[in-house]
Amino acid sequence: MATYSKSDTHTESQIYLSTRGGDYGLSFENVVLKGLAADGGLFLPHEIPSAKDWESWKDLSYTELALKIFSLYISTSEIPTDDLRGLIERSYSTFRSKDVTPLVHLHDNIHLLELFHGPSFSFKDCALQFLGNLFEYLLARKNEGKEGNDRHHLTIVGATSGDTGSAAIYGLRGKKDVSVVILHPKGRISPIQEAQMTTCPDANVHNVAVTGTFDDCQDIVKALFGDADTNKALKLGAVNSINFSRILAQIVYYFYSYFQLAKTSSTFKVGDKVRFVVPTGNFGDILAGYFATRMGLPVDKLVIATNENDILDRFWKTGRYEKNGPAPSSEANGDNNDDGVKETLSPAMDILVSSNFERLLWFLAYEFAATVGMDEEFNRKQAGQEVSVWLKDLKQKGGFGPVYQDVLTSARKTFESERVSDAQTLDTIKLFYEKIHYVLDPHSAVGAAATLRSVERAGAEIPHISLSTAHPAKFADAVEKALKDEAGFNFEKEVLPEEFVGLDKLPRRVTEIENSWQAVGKLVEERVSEELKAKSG
Ligand SMILES: Cc1ncc(COP(=O)(O)O)c(C=O)c1O
Ligand SMILES: N[C@@H](CCOP(=O)(O)O)C(=O)O
Repeated sequence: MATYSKSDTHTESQIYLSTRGGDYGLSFENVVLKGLAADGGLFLPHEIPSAKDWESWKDLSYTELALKIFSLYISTSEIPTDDLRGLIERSYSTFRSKDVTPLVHLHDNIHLLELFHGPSFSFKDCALQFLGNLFEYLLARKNEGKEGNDRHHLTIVGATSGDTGSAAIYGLRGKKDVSVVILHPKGRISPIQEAQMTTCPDANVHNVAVTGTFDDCQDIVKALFGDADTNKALKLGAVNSINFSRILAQIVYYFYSYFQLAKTSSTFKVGDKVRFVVPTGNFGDILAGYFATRMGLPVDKLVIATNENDILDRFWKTGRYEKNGPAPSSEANGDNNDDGVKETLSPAMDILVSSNFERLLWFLAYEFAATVGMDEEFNRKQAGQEVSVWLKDLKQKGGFGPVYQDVLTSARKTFESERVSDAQTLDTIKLFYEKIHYVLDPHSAVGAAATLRSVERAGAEIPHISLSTAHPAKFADAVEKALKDEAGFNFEKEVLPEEFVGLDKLPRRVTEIENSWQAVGKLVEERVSEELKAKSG
């Protein structure tokens, strides 16, 4: 595999390393196609670029802004500018809003960033429409002039708590040289999400329902990537936010919404600070906000909003990252919170271990190493070692920490956190419906509840952008539960988009399987080989 060092054609932000120190000097193409590093770590650019001219981006369209941002992370020697522009334009032409991610004023200084106007009605489309086209582009280039077995065939294996899977399927269905296998936790996703995935008729799409949780599915994916034989035989690729391109694509809407606010508010101008509040599970979305902040966007705080699966909230409060922490006092019964992942009304965030937190840990460890004042190479190495130790403890002992006080202080400089219970989620859906007739989905309601608390702390003069991550129709049970007593509320009329009508009647394709990475590996091999045989025969 090609390795790079800083050059005329690649800046430091266009070359990638692994959070666990094993890989170094990789190009964007390598990183996109590999997904996960060979040492089990996640890829990061050697450095986050500072966007010195970011203020001059304020009048750009969503796609023009995406091109500016992507170009900082992708060398033109890998993807020429015109090709990248074409990929971006194709990817966002499928959105139902001309703004792609419109910003809606909710109340006072609170704004809602609607991220669900793509084909599958969740924020995942913002990255997965692009990633689908990117895979197609890279594979077409690799396979030029090749036939049959010589062609590079990518097998995507993804884990989903409902939204990544549907967005990945919508982004990759029918694409050449790619098979998509999506694992979801059986019975733990919403009926619409299940229908979106399992009714897809394309031959390159395969659904697997695992007896277990989302974390089990994510562990299976990581085990398959870690198994050299499977990886070699199937040429695995990732659609989860372990794939760095997912994070990259999500940076765009932080800048875009900031500029939208400056355009529509009479009191807010470019240069002023804003708070973003992000419903958080796997930590990919908010990590993109961290990148935007480090690139120069004036962010007062990034507020993590978790549901009752609150490992991240507990980390920010205690410095310990533990799967099974104490239950909060309001729910305490003297026991530890040791039942594993909880099923909540915001199921897409029912995640015990947040995969991308590892990326933030790397930056925190790097900053800590830098205080000793050694050179960059040394600090990167130290960061990789520290992250490896933390992640090993997480795997073997179920947690790590408390981390050094300086590391926690540094995490608290940029982030705050909030935990929102199911009861508070329902109250928030009700509140916004009663006050302004807006219907939030339960994940966005977790964010909105955290936003109201953040306003209390920060003051009403700081604008808040609360991220709305899914359309309410994807989570009918929670929405109907919250609004069933509201006079005149009618789910079909007020919420249900025409795209969902009749979806539940279509034929489904899904295979149920036990929670075993070996069994899943075997199934994936069988399905892909049947698919390829059918295509060639
Ligand atoms: C609707 C919805 N909201 C929020 C999240 C959390 O986002 P992240 O995993 O990037 O933290 C997810 C999925 O993870 C989701 O599907
Ligand atoms: N909520 C996600 C979980 C997977 O997260 P990802 O961002 O790592 O893909 C989902 O809907 O599947």
